[in-house]
Amino acid sequence: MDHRFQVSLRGVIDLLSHHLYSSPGVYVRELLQNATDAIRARQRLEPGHAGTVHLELMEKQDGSPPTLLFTDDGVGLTEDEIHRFLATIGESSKREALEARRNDFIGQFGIGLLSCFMVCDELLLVTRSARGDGRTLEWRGRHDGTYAVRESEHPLAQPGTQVFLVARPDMTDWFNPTRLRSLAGHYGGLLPFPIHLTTDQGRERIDTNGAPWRREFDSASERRKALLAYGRDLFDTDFIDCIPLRSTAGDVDGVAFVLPASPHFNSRQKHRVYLKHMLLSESAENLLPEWAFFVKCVVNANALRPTASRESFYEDEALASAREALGQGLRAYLMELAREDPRALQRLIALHGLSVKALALDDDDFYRLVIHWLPFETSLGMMTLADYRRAHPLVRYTPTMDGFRQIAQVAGAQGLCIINAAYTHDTALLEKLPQVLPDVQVELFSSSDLPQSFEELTLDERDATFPLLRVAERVLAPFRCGAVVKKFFPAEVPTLYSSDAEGAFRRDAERAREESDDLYAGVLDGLMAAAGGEPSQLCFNLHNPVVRRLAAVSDRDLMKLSVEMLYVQALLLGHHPLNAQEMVLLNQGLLGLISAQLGGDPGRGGGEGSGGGGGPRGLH
Ligand SMILES: Nc1ncnc2c1ncn2[C@@H]1O[C@H](COP(=O)(O)OP(=O)(O)OP(=O)(O)O)[C@@H](O)[C@H]1O
Repeated sequence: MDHRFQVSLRGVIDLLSHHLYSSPGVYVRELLQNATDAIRARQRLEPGHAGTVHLELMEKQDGSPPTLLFTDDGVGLTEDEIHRFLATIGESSKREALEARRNDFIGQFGIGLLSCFMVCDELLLVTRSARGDGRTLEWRGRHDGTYAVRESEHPLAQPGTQVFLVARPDMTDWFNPTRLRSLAGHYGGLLPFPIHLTTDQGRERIDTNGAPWRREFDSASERRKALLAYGRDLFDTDFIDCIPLRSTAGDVDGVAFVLPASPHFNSRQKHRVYLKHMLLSESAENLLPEWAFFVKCVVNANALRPTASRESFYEDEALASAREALGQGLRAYLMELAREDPRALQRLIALHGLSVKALALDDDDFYRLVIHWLPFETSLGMMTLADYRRAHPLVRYTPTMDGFRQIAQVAGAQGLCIINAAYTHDTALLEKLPQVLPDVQVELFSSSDLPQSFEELTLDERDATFPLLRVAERVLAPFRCGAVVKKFFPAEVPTLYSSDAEGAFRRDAERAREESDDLYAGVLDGLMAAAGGEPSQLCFNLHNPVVRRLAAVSDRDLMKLSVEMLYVQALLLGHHPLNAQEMVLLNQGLLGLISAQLGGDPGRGGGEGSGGGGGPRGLH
C-alpha cells in the first residue's frame, strides 16, 4: 500500500525563516507582493481598475500584542481557489501564467504567505472574489498546519482580500508604526499604486511615485541632477555621474551611478533591484558584467525570474542576455565619453582604470578608443600611451615588477622609456596593441637589452681596464656570468647585472635545485641543461669613481675580492635572490673586507700585506 508524505508545517516554516528569508520583516514584502499580484489580476478583468493597498495597525490599550490588517482591492479568491492555492504549500495561482510566459505576477512558488508565520501563529484571510458568487469567505490557517474555511459574518462590500495578523508576543517589534512605514516604503516604494498606513497617529500615504528614471524632466541637466540626488538619498554617496540602463531581454530599465572612489579590485558591486516594481534585493551581484565594478545601479526588471528567497535573480538565459545588454549600455557611455569628453574619460580612468582596462581587453572597438588615454608607469614617469608614442615609436615594456625595478633607474638615466607592464591587465593590453593597431611595434625589454644602449670605451680606456676585465671573467665564470666594461648613467651605479628571461629562469631553477630532494633535483637538472640563452653579464660602469679606482688597483687579490662584492651587490640591487654559493661569497667577502680594515690576517686574499690599496693608475 502507498502512503503519503507527511509534511511538518513547523519544520517548513523553520527552514524558510532560518535559511531562505533574510529577516522576519520580509512578511511585509510577501503580503505586498500578493496584494500587487491580486490587483494586477483584477486589472486584467477590469482594465480601468486603479488598485490600492491599505495597512492598518491596531494597537491594544491593555498592552497585548497588536494586530495588523492588510487590505487590497485585488481579484480575491473563490472557495475552490482557497483550497487549491492557500491551503496547499507550493501551489500558486500564478504558475500557469508563468508557463504561458505572459506573467504579470511576482509570486510563483506558492510559499510566500508562509513567511507570515515567522511573526504570528495564526492567519485570518477574508476574501471576496471578483470572479465568484459575491460571497465573502474566511480562511483561518494556523502554524501547526491546520486550517478552516467558512462564510464570513462580515461580508466585504467589494472584491478584495484582508489579511489579519496578530503579532506573536516576541515579534511585536515588527509591528510598530515606524517599522511598518519603513518596510512598506522600502519594499513598495516604486509601486505604481498608493499604499496607505493607518495607525493610532492617523492615516498617511506612503510615498510611491514609480521609478524616478521614468519621470519626465524639462532638460537633460535637470534629469541628471534629480537622478544624482536620488542616488545620494538611496546609497548615501555623491556619485560622479549617472548612466541610463535599458535591456529588452528581461525587460529591464534603471540607472547606473558612477562611484566617486575606486572600489576594491574585483569587488563586485551590490545593486538594488526591483522585480515588477517591488524591491527584490539591495545586494544583487549578478546583474552586470564582471568588469563593471565602477558603477552601482538601481533597476527594475519585469521579465526576470526571482530565486525562491526572492533576494536575487535566477541565473538563466534571460539574465545572461540582460547582463550583456546592460554592459553594452555602459560601454556606449564610455565610448561617448572617449569621443565627446576625453577629459571626463581621463578622470574616470584615473578612478576606475581597472574597469576600463578589463573592458578594453574584451572589446576591440572600445580598445581602439581608449588605449591611448590609458596611463602607464614608465622608466621616465607616468604617461599616457599617446604621450609615450609621440616620443617613442617603438613600445617597449617589462612584464614583471622585479624586471622593471632592475632596469628602471639605469634605463631612465639613458633616456630609455620602458613601460612597467606588471600591473593588472597591462601586459595583455600592450600585447594586443599590434593586433588592433597593426602599425604599432611592441617589444619585450629585459635587463640584457640595456648594455646595448651603453657607451663603448675608447681604446685607451680598454687598455686601462683590461686587467679588471680578466679578473672579473675568471671570478664570474663559475657563476655562468660574463663581464664587460662600458660607460653609462647614472654614474652612481657601479655595475649592472643583466640576464635574459632564460638566464633568470636558470637562476630560479638553480636555487630550487639547492632545496629539493633527489627525485625533483633530477628533473631540475634536466630543465637547467635544456635552458639555453645567453649567459648573464656583469657590466662595469666606467663613469663610476669606484670602478675607475678599481680598474687601477694593482693588487689582484683586492681586485678579485672587490669584483666578488660588486657582483653580489649587483644581484641584490636587481632583486635577484642569492644562491648558496653567492651567499658564501657575500659572507667571505664581508669578513675579508672587515679584517683588511682591521689590519689582521684576512684569512683569504686581499690584505695589506699583499699590497692592498695599490695606487690608482691611469684613469683619474
Ligand atoms: N491578497 C491575495 N489576493 C488574492 N489571492 C491571494 C492573495 N494572497 C495569496 N493569494 C493566493 O494564494 C496563493 C499562495 O500565495 P503565496 O504568497 O503563498 O504564494 P505565491 O504568491 O503564489 O508565490 P510565492 O511563494 O512566489 O510568493 C497565491 O498564488 C494566490 O493564489
